[in-house]
Amino acid sequence: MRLLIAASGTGGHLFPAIATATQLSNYEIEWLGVPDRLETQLVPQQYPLHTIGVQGFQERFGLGTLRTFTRLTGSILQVRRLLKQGNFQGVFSTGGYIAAPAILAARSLGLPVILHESNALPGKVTRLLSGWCDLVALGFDCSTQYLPKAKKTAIVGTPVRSGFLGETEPLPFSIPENAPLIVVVGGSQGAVAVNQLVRSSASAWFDTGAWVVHLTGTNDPHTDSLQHPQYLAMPFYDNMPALLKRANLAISRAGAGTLTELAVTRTPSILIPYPYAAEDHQTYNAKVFADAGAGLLLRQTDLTGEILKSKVSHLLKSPQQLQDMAIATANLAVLNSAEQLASAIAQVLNTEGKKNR
Ligand SMILES: CC(=O)N[C@H]1[C@@H](OP(=O)(O)OP(=O)(O)OC[C@H]2O[C@@H](n3ccc(=O)[nH]c3=O)[C@H](O)[C@@H]2O)O[C@H](CO)[C@@H](O)[C@@H]1O
Repeated sequence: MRLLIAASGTGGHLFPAIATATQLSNYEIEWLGVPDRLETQLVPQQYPLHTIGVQGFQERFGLGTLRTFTRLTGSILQVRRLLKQGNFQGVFSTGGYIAAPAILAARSLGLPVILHESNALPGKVTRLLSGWCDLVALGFDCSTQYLPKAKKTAIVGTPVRSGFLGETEPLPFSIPENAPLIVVVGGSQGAVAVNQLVRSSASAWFDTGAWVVHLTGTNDPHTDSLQHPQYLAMPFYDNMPALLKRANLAISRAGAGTLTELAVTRTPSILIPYPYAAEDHQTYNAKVFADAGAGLLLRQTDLTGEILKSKVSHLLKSPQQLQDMAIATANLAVLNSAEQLASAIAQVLNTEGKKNR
């Protein structure tokens, strides 16, 4: 059976899709993305990648919206052609802009569609098109309330890269075994505002013996401005499973991908949602963790270096609180998410395939 996976843009959309694809080894998988995003680096070694041009929906009607809809129509036609020529039997998507043409093209051909939504507040495309999908699989159970039109939902958690679930390669850093480690991560692209707050506060943490591994992203012009023997800064790091497992605390944005990984690695967190994320959706994600006692939610607009310094210093002095947060974090993990999602996809494809025969 041939399956088209439409997943594009950021790590938060791509890693869950790749983890799910790995569990679908009986299927011939091809990928749909756009020409200039992360999928061009992550996908082609494993799956044939087809690209189309597609943009986000504008908030207000105007010329931009008209252009977007013209493009969307063009993209739907392109995906229809691809689905027909490639003889695909269904579509799986992890949402975002690429999902719109993929869902609409598949439905116009009568093909089954499975959509996975990792965010607590489902994205616009998911909310708009959930009724067109055979199954909407969800990372968080609170998301069902936003999808009254969905035909069928299932709570499966969000799949993580396989490295998170087994043995990990050791870290190549010489951090003493007993030193508390703080990992700073701003999503797949880094977070300049969080970086500045961390750099202005970190000396107090070093004084307690803590180390900091700071994943800065590539857009920060001041990454060299802090130098300390207990401080390691790098734009991006691949071995996140080992790094998060070793971390005693993460200071992080609240993208669904990172949160899921923190749950799997049982890492307590301070969460600073990206304030400009679409519809402030990261705050909804962070609230799930904060309400469960897994993380502290700090809003960037109210946050100063002094506040961050004192919250982290307090946690470093409170091993019991960190331990309680780690347990609460672990309770949010769905360790077999990729298997659950893959089996739900296979079930839909089988059922719908039989109907179409
Ligand atoms: C700015 C924005 O709108 N981001 C959204 C984007 O996620 P975005 O990709 O920005 O952030 P996520 O936290 O979801 O995922 C980041 C991924 O990158 C990985 N990573 C990060 C840094 C690094 O050095 N190495 C590394 O491997 C993390 O381990 C994680 O797997 O899609 C997610 C899923 O829809 C949303 O929840 C996020 O809100």
